[in-house]
Amino acid sequence: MPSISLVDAMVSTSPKDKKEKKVKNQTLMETLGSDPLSAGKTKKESKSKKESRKRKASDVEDEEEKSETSSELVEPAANSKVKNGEVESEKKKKKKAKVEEVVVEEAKVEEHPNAVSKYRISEPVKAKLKEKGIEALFPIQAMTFDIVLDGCDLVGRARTGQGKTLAFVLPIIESLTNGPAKSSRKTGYGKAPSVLVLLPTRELAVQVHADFEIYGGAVGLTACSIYGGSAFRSQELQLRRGVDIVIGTPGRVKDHLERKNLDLTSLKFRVLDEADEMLKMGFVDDVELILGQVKDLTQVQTLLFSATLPSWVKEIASRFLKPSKKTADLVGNEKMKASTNVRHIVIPCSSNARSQLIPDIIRCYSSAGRTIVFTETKDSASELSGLLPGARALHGDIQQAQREITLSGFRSGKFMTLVATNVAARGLDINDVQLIIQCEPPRDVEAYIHRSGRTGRAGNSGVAVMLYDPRRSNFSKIERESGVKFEHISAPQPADVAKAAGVEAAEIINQISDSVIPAFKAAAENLLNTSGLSAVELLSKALAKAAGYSEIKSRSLLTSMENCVTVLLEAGKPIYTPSFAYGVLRRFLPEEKVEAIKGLTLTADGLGAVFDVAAEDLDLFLAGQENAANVKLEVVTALPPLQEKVQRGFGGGGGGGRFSFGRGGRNGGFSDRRNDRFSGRGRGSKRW
Ligand SMILES: Nc1ncnc2c1ncn2[C@@H]1O[C@H](COP(=O)(O)OP(=O)(O)OP(=O)(O)O)[C@@H](O)[C@H]1O
Repeated sequence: MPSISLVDAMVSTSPKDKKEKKVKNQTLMETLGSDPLSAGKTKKESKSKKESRKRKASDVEDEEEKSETSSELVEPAANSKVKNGEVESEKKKKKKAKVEEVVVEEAKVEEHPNAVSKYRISEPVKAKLKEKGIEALFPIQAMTFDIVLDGCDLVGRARTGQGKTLAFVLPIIESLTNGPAKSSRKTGYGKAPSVLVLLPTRELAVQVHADFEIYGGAVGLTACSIYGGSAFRSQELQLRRGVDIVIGTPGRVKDHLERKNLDLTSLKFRVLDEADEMLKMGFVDDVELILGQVKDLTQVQTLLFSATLPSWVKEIASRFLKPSKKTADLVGNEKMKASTNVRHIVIPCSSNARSQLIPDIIRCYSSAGRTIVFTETKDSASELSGLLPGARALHGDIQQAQREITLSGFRSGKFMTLVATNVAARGLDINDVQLIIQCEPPRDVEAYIHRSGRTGRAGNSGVAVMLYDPRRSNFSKIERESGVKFEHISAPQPADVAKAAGVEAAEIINQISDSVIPAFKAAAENLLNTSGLSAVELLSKALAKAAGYSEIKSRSLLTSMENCVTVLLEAGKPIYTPSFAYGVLRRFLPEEKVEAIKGLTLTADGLGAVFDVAAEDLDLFLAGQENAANVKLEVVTALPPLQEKVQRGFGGGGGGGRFSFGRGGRNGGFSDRRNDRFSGRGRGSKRW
């Protein structure tokens, strides 16, 4: 169960406040079940429900009494009931069972503890929520709704996909239309906005804008989004006409401020969504400049939300939020910071093998849903999207209009694999993303948490696969800091993937109309008579063809390269360095074969080394050991624990440790061309 803190972060509170807070915390603790997305109810509510259930039960009892009495009157034979104790107790049992039945029924129809109806949400918004299938608030929403509606500043944190957007959208809308902000909200043509939402990416701006349109639009509020890469003029016109809510990326918001298109002096709410990302190096100044437009801080509420709130963000938050701010932290000190609805897997894979391996991972783990593949650089996103069948790329160098087309095509299912940089890591909520693949461990733990959080949203499950090159990358820091216990598995073997594909192909063939048989029968008979294969063997070939296979390759466990086999070398004594292992191999193998081995990595026990050999050279290697004393070579069926690359700087890859084999381009693909500071992440990093 998540720990829940709801604290006044900066000031000591009055005993009354503390008491209220304690009651509220206790209530929330009580009401959150083991499923974090189950919701809570207030004690008062639960008490009144219990009472009403009791009342209903006693009503039933009364009814029973009445009917008994009348039956006694009508049927004298029933007198025996009064005299006969056995019959009497039987009757009581039945009555009790009936009462219990009613209570159970009542409990079934009882509203969800956090039912939307229990909150100060206006009817049109409730209707919209219902339309979207939202009957009850998620915990972060339930925790913070009253706090925000009652006027407090708030720091909100919940794991990815747990509904932080509506946690600010709903109370803001209610405050502006029925709550404290209503009286001071500007109206009429050219009105200055009452709400400013700042967020790190354009795609997120579009998404949050859509939520404000849906729910705010239901009560007459207007919203517009302003972000880089899209036309200035139409944004300017909207701002000049006047809107209630502005959602934007810091760069474009600042530009509109400088051009005097945007007047922030009447703000009632400032929201920093994905706050940590926004406040990362270089952003603080812009955000501060924007927030600094509000002179009277008592008039504005500031809300800060993210799934990850490193301690430095909390410190900075004290500059933007009032000292009386509250913190609703559904992650807190829980070890697991990433989504608990996601299966987190790591698979060894060299960068060369990615494009061969990823389609098989998709086949095995995507459950036929959508997949997002994350790369570290724009160049590798472009390159990989060209290599994966049916995939499209999304990154900061792609024209904004195309970015929007791509994302909407992915949302609507026109294509099922998106290859993206971190522009898609934060906040994006896309239906039915079943699988996330990270091509290598990201640089920081926050990136891992947000990327893997694009699946397993709103209580659904998902799979996040992270590829790593045992010689170059290290994910132990991510594991430690995210609290994720990775499942270590080997790459799916082509033969296993083919088996699954064969089953699918058989189903497809079964559905083909019998009308094709006459046309193909003669050719089939001819094949059967001349091929020397049985009918089953021939049919297997036909299924392979239907599934897109013309051969089954082997795949290395170490690098996931096709047509390679992973071999373990032992030399009868510890192997301290790769060069020692190479020396042992040179004793019995030709130089060019030793040169050709790939990915040599020492085992964690220090007694061996694993490496890949081309499938065609395997026999040569295995036979060669006969000529070398104490040397043992064997094909491994499971990868033994390996020595991790010694890290110099987190996730940096290459160049560093004892076992490094050169950089090989892990970070070599930086594409530094920037056209818009905020198309992705801004000045701090220019990679996506
Ligand atoms: N109360 C609710 N009941 C059902 N679904 C909900 C509820 N609240 C939000 N959702 C849905 O849950 C999904 C995730 O919500 P949202 O995008 O706000 O998550 P988040 O916490 O902001 O995630 P991230 O940290 O990744 O940005 C959305 O599809 C949203 O419509």
